[in-house]
Amino acid sequence: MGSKTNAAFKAMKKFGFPPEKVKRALKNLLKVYDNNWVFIEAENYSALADAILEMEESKDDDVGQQSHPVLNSDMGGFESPSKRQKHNMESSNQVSPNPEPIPPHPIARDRQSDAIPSQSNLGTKSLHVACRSKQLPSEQRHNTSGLKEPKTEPDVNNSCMKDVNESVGDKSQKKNVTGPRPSNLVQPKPEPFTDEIPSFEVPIAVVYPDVTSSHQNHIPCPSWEEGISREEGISREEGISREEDLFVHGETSPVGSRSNVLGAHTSDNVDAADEEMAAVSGQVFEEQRSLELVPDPGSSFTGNLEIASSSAGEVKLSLACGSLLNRPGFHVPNIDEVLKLFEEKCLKSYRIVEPSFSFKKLMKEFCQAFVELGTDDCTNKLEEHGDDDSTNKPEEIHFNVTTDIDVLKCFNLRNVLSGASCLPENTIISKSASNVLPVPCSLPISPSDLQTDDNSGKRIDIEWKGSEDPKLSSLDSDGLALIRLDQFAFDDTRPLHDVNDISKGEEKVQISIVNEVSSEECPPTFHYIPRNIVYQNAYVNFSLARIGHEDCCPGCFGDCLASSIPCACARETGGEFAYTTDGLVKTKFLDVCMSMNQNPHMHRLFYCHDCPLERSKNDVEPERCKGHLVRKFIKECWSKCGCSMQCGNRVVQRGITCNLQVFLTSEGKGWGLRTLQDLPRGTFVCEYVGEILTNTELYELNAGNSGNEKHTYPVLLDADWGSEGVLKDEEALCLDATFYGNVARFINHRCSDANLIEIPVEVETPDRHYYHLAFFTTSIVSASEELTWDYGIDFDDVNHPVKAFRCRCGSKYCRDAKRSSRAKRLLSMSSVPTPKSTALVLR
Ligand SMILES: C[S@@+](CC[C@H](N)C(=O)[O-])C[C@H]1O[C@@H](n2cnc3c(N)ncnc32)[C@H](O)[C@@H]1O
Repeated sequence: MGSKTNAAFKAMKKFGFPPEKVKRALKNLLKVYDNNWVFIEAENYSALADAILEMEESKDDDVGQQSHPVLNSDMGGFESPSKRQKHNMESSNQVSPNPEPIPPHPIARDRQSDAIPSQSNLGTKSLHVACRSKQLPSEQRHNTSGLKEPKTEPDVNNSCMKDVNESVGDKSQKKNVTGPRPSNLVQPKPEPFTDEIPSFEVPIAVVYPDVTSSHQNHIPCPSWEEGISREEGISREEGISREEDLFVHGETSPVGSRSNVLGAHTSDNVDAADEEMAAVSGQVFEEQRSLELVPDPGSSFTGNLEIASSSAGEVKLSLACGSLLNRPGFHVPNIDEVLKLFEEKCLKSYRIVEPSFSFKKLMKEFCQAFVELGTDDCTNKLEEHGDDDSTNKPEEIHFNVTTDIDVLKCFNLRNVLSGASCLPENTIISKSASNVLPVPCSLPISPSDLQTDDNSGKRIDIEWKGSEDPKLSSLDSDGLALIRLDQFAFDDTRPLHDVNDISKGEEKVQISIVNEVSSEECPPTFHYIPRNIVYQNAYVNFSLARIGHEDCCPGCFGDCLASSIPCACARETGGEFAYTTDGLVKTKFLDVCMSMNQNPHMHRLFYCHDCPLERSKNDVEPERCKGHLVRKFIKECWSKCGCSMQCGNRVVQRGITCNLQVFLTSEGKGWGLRTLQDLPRGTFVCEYVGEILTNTELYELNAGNSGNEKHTYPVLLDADWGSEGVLKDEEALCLDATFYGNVARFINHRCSDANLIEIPVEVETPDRHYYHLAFFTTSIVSASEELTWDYGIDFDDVNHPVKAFRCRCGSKYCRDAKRSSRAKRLLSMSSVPTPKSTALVLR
């Protein structure tokens, strides 16, 4: 490999130019300059940079539509392409909260300053995101932070006042919500290209493993979900966003282009350089894609799990025990047993259908299982061997999970690349997270497949070959498992977020989503569901037989509110319906509900003898019940009633009718929900919809998620716990919208003076351990105002198992802002109950 070529690639890499482009430009320049490197190297390779930029500008550029990063004016360096979107957005005609100047072109700036930015400022690790536009970054002003219209949508103009629904031809059955739009709403502009879809072109939150396109096309938004940007370590989101990094495929793969590496056309210098460049570009590519989890510096034992793939269809998983082998009492365990233990652990820990599956996390679990079984001390085994007891907890072994392709190079890569391997045409290996899931669990690995590299004495290579499994075929290359593409079912359950309608047509109105603040934030992945769904064990019985005559109005007709005598369904609310004929919650009713929230201690509290909440936390020695507010319910007419669906006593069950929008807040609260129309006091906005979990399930799931997963706020359904005696576990329920939920999962917290209040609503069953939780406005809310509710968090409750977030609600009554360190100390000692706490803080 020529050092000049290498240096040129390195120099360009600093600017974030993709190796393929560097290669092409370099090839051209070598031709133009007759292989005279002096011109190419001059001014820090500015000729080369120019050539790449020219290629980008050229209409004939068929290298791919990959853009280069732009200068970060704040940092004096380069920022990732996703950040560029911010500039694009901010430079659009839309109002931007924090307008920033459009940065100069990187090369132009370099020329002015005559200096290449320092390495530390360069976004060399930034992901290269394909961009449809071939404009220079500073000219790309129409994108809106990765939020895209589906390609199938008809033309939408860029007017911020344009109604969301107008752009959606196939949703004409939806209510045409035409409430006023705030002037700073960004309506994402449709893009001209349709075929080659860069990551920002697909609807947001879509990362399909595109096995037919080049790798640039499936790099998603780097900060896929809040967990990545806000939390350290492996987050559940990482499995979605970063697993793509494991995918190395196609012509653009560093080692993937056979003609590049092993092409016979080496007759001239350029082609010789070509080969070198391919190798170099491979290195550059690897470095950009390598994912390394930095081992805990405090850990004395480390190991490595290396995962890599080549476009020729190989994946290598190599588990190196490292210093682990020096650990007293450690031996290499039987791999069959490791797999069994690992599978058991997976079954316990993972909810297979959830969209947040992380392959890397799974691999870490595998490593952990390996260590557990390889450790002689039986107190170091997994859960059933005393995991709960902290004194018996196994020592954490930190495995470095990396996608360094060196591991592949060590094993017959040359053979593979030379075509010596018998790879089937349509063989792929590396896939996105959920697709990878079954592989390590089902591969038949026998102890004989376990080889130790005697040179190092520490590396263990797990070979998967000669499989009987029809999904697998053997390869004339060590240590690789092959899965034929046509035999591997892709998991299409990954959620899509349509910017025009995050509900995907599930609601009567469309709910758009916009990001006017930062292109780095992608909305969380979750499945939109318009109605609550039982997760597993919750006991929810909707049976007509359960509804007695006193709980319905079979004799009614039409609109119950029109009748002079309120029907049986009004009995719950004192013989008076809770709704006005305009469909608003009556003032009196609302006032009482608000008073309960604001002064819970002035209202009736129920203290369980055997609190299911405390029981789920600690079954052996549950703490005393902290008290549950006995709340007022609204009871709506339902199927056993004689009235029509238009009955005034059926508000919540008719679903969302307001014009809502999900948006990225500028105060650092993440995504939020706002109204696009003025709302009178008492308006039903939406229900809190999620999975119905038992509290035990919730705590178990949380205990098993290693603390990195970020739950939205699960809501306890305890409004009527007092009336049912001792609740069984399956009757003590909560709603969790983390993985499955509706738009309410975006409603942020506001202390005390929130403009929404949650009210329990009985619809399908008189069993009050399950009910609907509906949000109504507590005051007049103007169009474009954020909708908030008081989660009931006690920010002083330092004993709470989960730490509350730092509140940025901005309310003058903010409990978090008000607390003094003195009060904190006092309250932590007295553990004051917080009966209003319907939301369980589970961060
Ligand atoms: C139910 S979610 C609300 C939607 C969330 N903002 C998002 O982006 O998905 C609750 C989370 O939002 C954030 N959040 C909500 N209210 C907040 C507030 N007042 N201040 C700061 N963060 C808040 C916290 O991270 C909290 O864990």
